[in-house]
Amino acid sequence: MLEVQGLTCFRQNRCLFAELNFVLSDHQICQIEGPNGAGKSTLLRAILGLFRPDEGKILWDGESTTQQAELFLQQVFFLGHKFAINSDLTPWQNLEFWAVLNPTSNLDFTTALGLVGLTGLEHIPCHSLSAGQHRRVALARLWLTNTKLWILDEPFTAIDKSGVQLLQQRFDQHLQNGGMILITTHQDLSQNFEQLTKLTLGNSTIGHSTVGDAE
Ligand SMILES: Nc1ncnc2c1ncn2[C@@H]1O[C@H](COP(=O)(O)OP(=O)(O)OP(=O)(O)O)[C@@H](O)[C@H]1O
Repeated sequence: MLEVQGLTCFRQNRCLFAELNFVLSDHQICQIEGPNGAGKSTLLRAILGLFRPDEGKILWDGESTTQQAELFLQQVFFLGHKFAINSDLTPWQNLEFWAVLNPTSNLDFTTALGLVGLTGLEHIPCHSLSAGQHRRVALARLWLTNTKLWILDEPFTAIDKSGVQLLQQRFDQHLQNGGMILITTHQDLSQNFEQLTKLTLGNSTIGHSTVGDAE
């Protein structure tokens, strides 16, 4: 279980959010919403330990994530705005490289790349792919990872309608298997995920953004 307790973050002397509380449990998906600049990516980065919050605690299974950073991060899959694809490498080589850094029991790159519609493009350099195909290489990792918590920052960017549908099916599968997802997106997910909670950042919520039952 992920618990965020009393989290406050300032950037450039502006309070992005204050005393934020929420809990994410097995089988749950939480969508972080808010206008551009509201602090959505900052929140995700704070949870990952990439940005130091001004106040508050982040707990994983009851213990501080900073005190068990290695263990925590082994259970997290993160996809950010910069999705770490080397354009000079092929889709296949990118997955190979990722799998070295992110040990996984599933090395079936053929299936993963096939599922994201890249069959036949596995062995050409990524700089020859379209923006959406490029992004799909990064998303293929979702079919390889066996981590519990997925933290996804705008995963649908540049993805067409059928790709969005495919991703949502993959999310559903992950949730059914007991996984958790923390996601920023401007897409409406409420139709597709009954276990969805929403956390809205922005001026109206500063000081009292609370989802779930952090104790
Ligand atoms: N590297 C940085 N250095 C300084 N300030 C930053 C940095 N990154 C973001 N900020 C500031 O923090 C605020 C929140 O940015 P953040 O990226 O978290 O917003 P966001 O809600 O994810 O926005 P978007 O929807 O545009 O992706 C912004 O107003 C921005 O000015």
